[in-house]
Amino acid sequence: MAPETPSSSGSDTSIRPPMSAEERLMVAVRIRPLKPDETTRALYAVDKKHIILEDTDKFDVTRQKRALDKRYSFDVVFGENSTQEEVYEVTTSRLVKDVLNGYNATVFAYGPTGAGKTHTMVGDPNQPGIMVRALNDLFEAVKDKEDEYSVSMSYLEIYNEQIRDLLNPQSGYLELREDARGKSIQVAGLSEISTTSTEEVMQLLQKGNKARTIEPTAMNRTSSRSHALLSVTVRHSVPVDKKDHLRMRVRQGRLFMIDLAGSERANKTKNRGKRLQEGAHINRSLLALGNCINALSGGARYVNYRDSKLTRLLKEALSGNCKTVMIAHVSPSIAQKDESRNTLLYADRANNITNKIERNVLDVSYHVSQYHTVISELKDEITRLQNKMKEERPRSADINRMNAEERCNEVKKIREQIVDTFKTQMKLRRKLMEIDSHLLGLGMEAERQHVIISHWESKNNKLYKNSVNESRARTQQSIRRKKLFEDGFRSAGNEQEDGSDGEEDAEGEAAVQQAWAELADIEREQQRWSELRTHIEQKLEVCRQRGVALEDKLPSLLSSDDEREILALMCRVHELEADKMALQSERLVRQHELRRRDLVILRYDRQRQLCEEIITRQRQLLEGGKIKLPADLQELYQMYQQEIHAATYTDYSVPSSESFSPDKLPPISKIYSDPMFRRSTADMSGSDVSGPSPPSSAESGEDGLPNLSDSSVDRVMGQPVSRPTVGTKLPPLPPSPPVRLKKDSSRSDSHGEDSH
Ligand SMILES: Nc1ncnc2c1ncn2[C@@H]1O[C@H](COP(=O)(O)OP(=O)(O)OP(=O)(O)O)[C@@H](O)[C@H]1O
Repeated sequence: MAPETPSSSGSDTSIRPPMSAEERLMVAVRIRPLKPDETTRALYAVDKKHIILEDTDKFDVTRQKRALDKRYSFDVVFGENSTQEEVYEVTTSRLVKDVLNGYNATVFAYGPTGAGKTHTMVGDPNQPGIMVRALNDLFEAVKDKEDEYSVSMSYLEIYNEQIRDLLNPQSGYLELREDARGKSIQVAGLSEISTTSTEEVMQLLQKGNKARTIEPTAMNRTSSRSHALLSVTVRHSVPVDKKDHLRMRVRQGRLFMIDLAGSERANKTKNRGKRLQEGAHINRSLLALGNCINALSGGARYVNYRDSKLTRLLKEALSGNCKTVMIAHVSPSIAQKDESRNTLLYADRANNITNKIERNVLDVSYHVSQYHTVISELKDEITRLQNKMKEERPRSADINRMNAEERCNEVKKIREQIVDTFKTQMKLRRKLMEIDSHLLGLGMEAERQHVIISHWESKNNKLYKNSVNESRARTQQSIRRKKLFEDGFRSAGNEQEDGSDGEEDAEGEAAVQQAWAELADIEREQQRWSELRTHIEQKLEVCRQRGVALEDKLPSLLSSDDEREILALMCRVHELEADKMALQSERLVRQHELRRRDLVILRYDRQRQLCEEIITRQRQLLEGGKIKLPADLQELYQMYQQEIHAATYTDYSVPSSESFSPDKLPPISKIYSDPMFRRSTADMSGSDVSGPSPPSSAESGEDGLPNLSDSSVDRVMGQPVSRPTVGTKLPPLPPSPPVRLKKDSSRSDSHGEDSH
């Protein structure tokens, strides 16, 4: 995806030139109300930005109490009476708008156990939290724009360092995978559910929350024992320009909403056994997160995200292309003073973290065949409408009762309805084109993975078939067998002498395993997009039927002339759309042709360059006298020598010491750098030689050969022979010596003696 300018938080939909901007992580702190059993407070909000943590060591008379109170400032502080709505509006509602505009955003709740994280993120039916509100706003924004937007969501938890799919808890533990460049992290096999229905998404969220691991502890009756990550992805397709609806720009934004498990102290939670083990895992991953925050806030060049799955998943949110909001939670109670201090300390450090924000934009160009499909559909429609125009359909008696104005209004109304239906049809068609383009890309990606797998299998003497399941099972089987064999081999005391083969095998194995995993993901994506395609196709059909039903209503409302007028208008609209499509597809074909021509020229130049190199090297071998030449080749070589000598003979500026020896010809590049050649070439164009000149001998390599690393083919090759410029005049040829095919050993070929 290409980057674009970061937007303001508005609903900007214009397309701007690519650039990125730094944005500081926003830190908010929420103080939960005191519980009935908590009587003394140690922390309070001073105003909307400041918190004071009191020094409550009242028994230490030697210290000045007030002087040791600690004051913290943050982007925003929510006091104990803050409402769910207020927290959402200030922290997350702007992120929702950004996600709709193609940015990535994350909001995560951080803090000790019982401090109110789940209350903020999930809430309850009476006081819905951020997740519910954000989903609600997102779906409200895309309502009735299904042809422009597609939304999908996933929900997972990290429990004891294991990832579980909260939307499909039966699927077992899932693996985290990084792409080859370590840039994007994905959870293999995580269900990604596409929907545009708010009700459905709320049900999914409830289902996910129920599946979450929650247990009572001494600190919190409903303590979340896992980190929960809800992700919503929004794809928005916008035409590249208003007149060209067939090249779409797709903006993809992703919103992560994370309810972290709370840090805890074993002695306070009184956890034993399983709870204690959970606590250890929670603390370890939070410690890893704390380390990342420390490193990032200190501007460290290397940040270790690999210590926990949580930090690996949060990498993008903390340091990548993501607008991030951290909501730290604290209790005002004196009993939680230490936990509050630690939380405020981390929140304070996180305040220094900045991210580089870019809008994710993908250009989707359609293929010629896709245009043809739509054009042929439009043509079918035109034929259908034309046939309808010829039909004489019985009129209703009501028509005669209408006066001119009523009829005019009726015609206008129906015309608008039909045109609207047609516009929706066109949008759905474009959506189908986009889906097909995406499926095509996925197909190519799948092919790439098949190539990796087939390569591995052929290397391991397996016959590769495209039957995926069979082949996948076989790969797993052979890897297992190989492992067993190697283990047996090692235990028998036969350690491999040279580890390099083993390393190579392990790398190959990892690559093929990775390829299978990628393929599984791609297949799932293909499945998802194919389902979406079917859904859109069904919608298109419903829309078509709606159009036909409107047309069928015409005879009961309009006279034949009025009906014909509307049908004729529809024909015209279809024709115009078909013409537009035809023009666009032609433009696409022309673009393809130009690109292909450039490619052919490039290839031709490269071949010529290689030929030239081969000839030069062969000539060096001949001149070295190490190879015995067949007589006819020897003669050809001599003819060539004579040609070169004759061509250079007229240039008196070449000092005799530089004269070419009869047995040694200058490298081709030298010939072209020769002043005479250059002068002649200048003559050819009638002025200075424009464009790159061939390399001089100084530009040649040590071996006298042209430096082929030079990317300009013409520089290496001299002027192209087969692409003369229009109106080229050939340089005057010097008189050439008579061609003698038989070698005359008595003849001196030094060019000084060689007469014209
Ligand atoms: N701002 C608030 N207003 C009202 N009640 C709150 C608020 N914050 C928290 N609570 C209540 O405090 C209790 C603990 O809150 P919650 O479960 O959200 O804490 P938590 O930080 O998620 O804890 P854990 O990390 O153990 O899951 C709950 O009963 C919750 O309803």
